[in-house]
Amino acid sequence: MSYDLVIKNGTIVTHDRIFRGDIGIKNGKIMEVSEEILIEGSSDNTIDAAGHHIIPGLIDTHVHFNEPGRTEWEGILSGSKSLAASGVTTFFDMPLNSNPPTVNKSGFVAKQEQAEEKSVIDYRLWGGLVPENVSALEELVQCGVIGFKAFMSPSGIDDFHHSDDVTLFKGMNEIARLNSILAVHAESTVITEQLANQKQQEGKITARDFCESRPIISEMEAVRRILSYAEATGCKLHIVHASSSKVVRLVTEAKRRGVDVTVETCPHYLSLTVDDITELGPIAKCCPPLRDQEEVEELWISLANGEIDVIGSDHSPAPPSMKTMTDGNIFKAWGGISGAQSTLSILLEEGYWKRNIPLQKIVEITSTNPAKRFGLYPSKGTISAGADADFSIVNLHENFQLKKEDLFYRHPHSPYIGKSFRGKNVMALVKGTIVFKDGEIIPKEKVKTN
Ligand SMILES: NC(=O)N[C@H]1NC(=O)NC1=O
Ligand SMILES: [Zn+2]
Ligand SMILES: [Zn+2]
Repeated sequence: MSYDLVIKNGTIVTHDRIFRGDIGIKNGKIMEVSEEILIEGSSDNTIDAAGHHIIPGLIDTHVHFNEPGRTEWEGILSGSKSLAASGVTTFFDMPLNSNPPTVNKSGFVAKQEQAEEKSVIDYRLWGGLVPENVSALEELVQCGVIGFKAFMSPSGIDDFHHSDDVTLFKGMNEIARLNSILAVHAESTVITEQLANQKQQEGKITARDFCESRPIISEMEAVRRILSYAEATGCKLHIVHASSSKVVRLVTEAKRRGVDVTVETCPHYLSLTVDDITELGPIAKCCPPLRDQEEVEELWISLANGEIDVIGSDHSPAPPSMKTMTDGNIFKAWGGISGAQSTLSILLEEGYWKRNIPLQKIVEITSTNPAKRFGLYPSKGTISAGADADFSIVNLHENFQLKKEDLFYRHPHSPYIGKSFRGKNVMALVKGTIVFKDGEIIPKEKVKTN
């Protein structure tokens, strides 16, 4: 059999296997994975991956690219380039921070047009659940949303309202009927608003004050409440950005009771602490906030135990003017970390190298589980015949220090600038096409393998 492309001599990693092999690709799909593929004639292009690991392209389930409407904050082109550069081959864009938000068909179509034109990788779109749109959920499912996203506390964006309990309950009944899934930002409005007001009235406006104003108990309260709605409605539930293993444990217990629920955490909760936001300021501000080192270590234990299903970057960028300190008050800065380009680096440096997290586990939480949870498996999330030819080719031994110039973001700020990492995505392929190689994005029209 003749292929469009053969990747030879690499170490292939899936969620359950690690082995040396060749991969034959035709029409964007994996046709064959075997010990050795003999090249017939000269028509086969080859990539020699000797010394490198080939993993299923990462699926970033949680990004805010802000286009259309707030493209000056990021954009689908710059955002998707940053993902390609780091081995992510599919992203799910959140329904908010873009304007119009993705809360009805016209909002969906407006974003899809931009994404079709501009994304350098594969993508899907989240729909939103807001108090105003329960009747539009069905048309969004028909549009092909990957699921719905709701906030239990204010989102920071005026055009995307958070859901009160009645909206959540009604919405979840509807989403269950539509056999879709609800992803939830779970923090308690009551607790976070009261504490934030109190802190600021008392003039307590440091990074630590901000973190203390959104305590773990506020996440736990919201998670318990939304789990009870999931139990009552039968709605599939996904908790995004759990900042603590205490939150993860609530999900584990619910799974044991038979609730159809999964949980995501983000690279920043696995690598940064309150000390980092104290030092870096608003660049490291996010909601829920960073926790202490003990929590970081506990979260790694939860991850190693298989209690964390998915890693999403929650890339939520904003212009530098919104990520600086105003009046010495960190409460006023934008909450959101630019991290889309660093997920794999953090998991390799902090997980694989420092904490012995197996590569298969990293593949599972960055690709296989997201694909399974959101209905893309086995087209995505694995390396086997029939799947999309989406890969990250990784050099585990390449050391680098992240520089501002390396970032593809519209606004190249990141809490990880200056940090050293071991392990790098050296090439990314989407449906058999190289999209990133040797530090550069390959423009669509110039794709060649050799
Ligand atoms: N609107 C928005 O992107 N909010 C995100 N930022 C953040 O730090 N947490 C979020 O939910
Ligand atoms: Zn959120
Ligand atoms: Zn988010």
